[in-house]
Amino acid sequence: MTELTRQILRPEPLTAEAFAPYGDVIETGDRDFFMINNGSTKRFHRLGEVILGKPDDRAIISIFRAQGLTIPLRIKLLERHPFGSQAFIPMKQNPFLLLVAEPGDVPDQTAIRAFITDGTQGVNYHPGVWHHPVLSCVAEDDFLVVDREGEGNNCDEHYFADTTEIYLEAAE
Ligand SMILES: NC(=O)N[C@@H](O)C(=O)O
Ligand code: NI
Repeated sequence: MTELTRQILRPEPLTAEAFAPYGDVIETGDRDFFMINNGSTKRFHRLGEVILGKPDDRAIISIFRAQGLTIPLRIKLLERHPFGSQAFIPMKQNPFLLLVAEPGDVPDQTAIRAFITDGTQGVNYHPGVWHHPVLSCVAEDDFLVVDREGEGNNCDEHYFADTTEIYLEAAE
């Protein structure tokens, strides 16, 4: 008889340090900058890099208009992009939720972490990082997405067994 497992995930506030195993946090916060444009503009330089896996790959810019989720949310899958990074930048300053697991053949379901952004933060997933498709906290939200276009399948999905119940709940 296969054992049923039940796991509750609660998001923690997103920080660059905590997110380091999964990618970059795109934020100004306490980050370094230098002045450009004759002293009229602060440049928060290279907060993340677009990582491309194959010689003819292209970095492209898209907008994702995501429908909101209902909490608690049953997590059925995580995905990864082996050949490139993927960045999500909020366009309407709403917090959004992240579910990530470190690269590996399959996600370690005992080590999935949940984060919530502060509305100003974006993220740049590194190649191979397992993550849930974008999770909007409001009815509809827009994200500027910078990711890779090129040859080959760049989206692996891992579906959890029906006997594995993983739920994303609200923060405590
Ligand atoms: N499939 C797609 O373009 N979106 C996902 O990769 C996602 O992370 O939302
Ligand atoms: Ni993705």
